[in-house]
Amino acid sequence: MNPILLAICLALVAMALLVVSELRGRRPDWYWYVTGYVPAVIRVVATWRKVARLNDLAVSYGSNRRALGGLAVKGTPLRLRVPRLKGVRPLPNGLAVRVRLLPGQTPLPFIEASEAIAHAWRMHAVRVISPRRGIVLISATATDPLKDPQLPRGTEGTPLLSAVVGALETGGAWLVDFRREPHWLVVGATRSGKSTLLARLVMQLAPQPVALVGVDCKGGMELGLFRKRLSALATSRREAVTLFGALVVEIQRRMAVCREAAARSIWELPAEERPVPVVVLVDEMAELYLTNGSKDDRAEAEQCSTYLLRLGQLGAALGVHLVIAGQRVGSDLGPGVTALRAQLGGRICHRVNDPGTAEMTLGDLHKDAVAVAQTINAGEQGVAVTTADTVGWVRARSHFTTLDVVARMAAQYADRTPHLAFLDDATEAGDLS
Ligand SMILES: Nc1ncnc2c1ncn2[C@@H]1O[C@H](COP(=O)(O)OP(=O)(O)OP(=O)(O)O)[C@@H](O)[C@H]1O
Repeated sequence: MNPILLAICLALVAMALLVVSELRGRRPDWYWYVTGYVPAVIRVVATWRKVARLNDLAVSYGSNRRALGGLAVKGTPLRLRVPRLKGVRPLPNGLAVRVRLLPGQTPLPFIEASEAIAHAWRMHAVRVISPRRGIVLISATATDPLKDPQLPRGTEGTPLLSAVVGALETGGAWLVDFRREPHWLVVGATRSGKSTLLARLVMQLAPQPVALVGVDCKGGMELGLFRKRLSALATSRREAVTLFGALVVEIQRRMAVCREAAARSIWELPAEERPVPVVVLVDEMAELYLTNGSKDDRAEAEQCSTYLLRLGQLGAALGVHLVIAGQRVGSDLGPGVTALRAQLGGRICHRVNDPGTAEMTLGDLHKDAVAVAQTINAGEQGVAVTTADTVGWVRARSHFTTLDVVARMAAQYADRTPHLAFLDDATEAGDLS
């Protein structure tokens, strides 16, 4: 071979390798499209018939009974029909395949076969959903995107009352959007990543025209770090009762304003008349419910529970939003907890210590997500199962931001902290920090 041609070929190969290794580090999605996607599609198409047959995803419309020498014999039908793949499309870290179900089939066997499909296609995980009747969508991810999640591009400048808190397993941004889902329940064992998530929420909401209010009955040790950007902070249940009570009165005032203006929510009011949205962050809900058994203590907990429930029921349209975090959630905390949970449509379940908490957090909405939440291990801090609008639920990981950084950011936006006049009386009377 001509030595010049050889040198050019070698240089081209070296350049290609360099580009690929750069892509791997900087644009993992492109790296996947260039190196992994095509072989994966070939594997999917080549193995589909076998996978379908072995996992009872194929059907036969012939009888499985035959007459052999005058005897009726029952066996496995030979002519199996395999449901058709309706096209494969790339995802940033995997692929998605639509399958048209055959008459008589349901999505359940496909969901149960997820693990087998993941092995056959050599994928990290497979998720099966049914976006519409007669169709299942199989989404496969090639590697665990939550090992080292990168914040997706183009997530700067999120809309009002929404916060990018991390990355989804599907490669998209993990968005907590209070306009779409007004109230959230955040659960996780100790050191599972709850405070980091709350901090991330504060960080994202700090620049927005939103009042942040903290309830941290652990003496304000966690939320106190962001005090400069909080419009109020309650550090005991007594203070929380005062705060919630004032918010309930404010909600009633807002209701009257909306009624007067024939508006069904504050968002239908003219911008200049619209009251500021309030996001109430509660760290450790159990502190609000547990009592020492004394009459006064029980009455205080009941009052607190009633106010919270009212905020949950009425706050959504009136711009009062709840984020309730806790290590565990169960009906043993008090009868108000289950009723409150029904109001908290957004759910985030980190690693939990008891199956009951995972069930309580996700089970009423998505039974299949409970088992997934229980597989999160102690090394996966920040990983959670969260509710998501189009796919029901999804695994996600919060973006790790140190508390120092968030505290600095809270101080930087201190001048944007709205003054909540309806809390003045309580603050002046010393009932609120
Ligand atoms: N998204 C994340 N990515 C990587 N590491 C994380 C993430 N979130 C949390 N961690 C790690 O886990 C540690 C504990 O997190 P965090 O304090 O948020 O947990 P927690 O659930 O609030 O615990 P506690 O209930 O004890 O306050 C953090 O110091 C950090 O090292």
